[in-house]
Parts: sequence; structure tokens; C-alpha cells
Amino acid sequence: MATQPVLSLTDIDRSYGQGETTLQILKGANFTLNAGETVALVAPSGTGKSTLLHIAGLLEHPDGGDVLVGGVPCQHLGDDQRTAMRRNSIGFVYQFHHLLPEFSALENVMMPQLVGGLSHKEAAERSQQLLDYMRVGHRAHHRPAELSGGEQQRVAIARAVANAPLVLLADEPTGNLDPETAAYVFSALEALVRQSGLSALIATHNHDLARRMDRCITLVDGKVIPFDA
Ligand SMILES: Nc1ncnc2c1ncn2[C@@H]1O[C@H](COP(=O)(O)OP(=O)(O)OP(=O)(O)O)[C@@H](O)[C@H]1O
Repeated sequence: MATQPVLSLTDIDRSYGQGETTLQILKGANFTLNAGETVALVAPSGTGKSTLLHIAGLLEHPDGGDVLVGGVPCQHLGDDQRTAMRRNSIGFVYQFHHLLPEFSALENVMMPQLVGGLSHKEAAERSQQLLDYMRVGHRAHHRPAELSGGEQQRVAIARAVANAPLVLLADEPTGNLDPETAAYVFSALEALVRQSGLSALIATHNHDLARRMDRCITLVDGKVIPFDA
């Protein structure tokens, strides 16, 4: 039985105006992520990795083409519907953790679940489980500023998967960490993704980490092509 892709990018165009000129970053880019699949996006700086991830995560509109999440075309969705789709179906991890500074680690992970309608008790239990799984459970009641960079990123990963999204998108999730911490955090991310059967697209500069994904892609002349890391 053919499985439905969880994410499809079809003929994506995106350009940015820079003074007099236009910088065309994505030119008819196509990409499909299947259920349970992990893909690494490896490409030189400035080629459009973040742009592609932001478009895939419905954080940015393409100039042309469409994004299908769970088979649903998103081009013509209104802002509220896009927000709901993002909230329910997409988890995003950034290079910098973007945790809310005034809330504890636990509260940060609980937030999307509370917005999603889970009770306080259920959200707290699930959040603690996720933090434990990411081996940062003992820091649950600390605020982000009291955590190390690696711990902050592990909390951010727990938050991104808290709503059991269809797709996890990560933009250099370990790019801000020293190599040893990066390897540790990446392993925790990988274990969580594999254990929960999540589909993930992860941008990374690290070829060793990229090779651990099911397959690798890169960006050349604005198009997605397979890559042998
Ligand atoms: N909002 C914007 N306005 C103008 N130019 C932009 C904008 N966002 C990105 N760009 C340009 O588009 C190109 C691709 O940017 P993007 O951040 O997607 O690259 P990247 O591959 O993720 O790079 P890095 O690995 O350095 O993070 C860059 O040249 C960047 O300067």
C-alpha cells in the first residue's frame, strides 16, 4: 500500500529583493517526506536551507508552488487555518532554542499542549515524560537561562514534539553547540524521532550526523537534489 507523504513541496519558488536586484533562492524546488522517514538537508550557507524549512513549516509563503501537509494543500489556506495546521501538525526546532525566558522548562513544553486543549494535568505529565526522555527531566523547574546550551536545546526539542506533530522540522538544531554536546543532543533527537516514528527534515552542516538519517538532500541552483553525505 502506498503511503501518503506527510509533507510535499511542489515547484516552490522564492526570491528576495536586494536593492535593485532579485535574489532567486528556490526555483521550482520539489521535495517529498514520507511517513516515518528522516531526511538531512545539507547545503552550503546561503543556499536556502532556512528558507526551505520556513516555507515547509508554513512560517513563510512561497512566491509559487504549494506545500502539502498530510496531503492538504496549504497555498489557499487563510492565516488562521495555517496557524492551526502549524500548531497541530508541525514541530519546529531552531538553531537557537527560542524558549520563553519567563517560564520553566516544564511550562515551555506544556504550552503547546495547553493551547491544543489538553488538561493541565495531562500536559504536565506528558511534558515531564518528554523531558525525562531527553534526559533533562531533573531541570524541569528551571528557567531557560539556568540551563546549559545543550539542555536548552533538549527542552526545545521536547517542546517541538509535544503535540505529536506529523512532521518535525529542525534548522541546524545543534549548530550552536560544541561538537560533543551537539553529538549528544543530536543522538537524543534521533532516538526520540525513531522511537515515536516521527517524520523529520533536519538541516545540518555536520555530515557525520546527516549520514545517520534515512537519506540526505541538498540544494543546487534552487532545486532539491539527493546528496551523498
Ligand atoms: N528576508 C530576507 N530578505 C532578503 N534576503 C533574504 C531573506 N531571507 C533570506 N535571504 C537571503 O536568501 C539566501 C538564503 O538564505 P537562508 O537563510 O535560507 O540560507 P541558509 O542556507 O539557511 O544559510 P545558513 O546555512 O547560513 O543559515 C541568503 O542569501 C539570504 O541572505
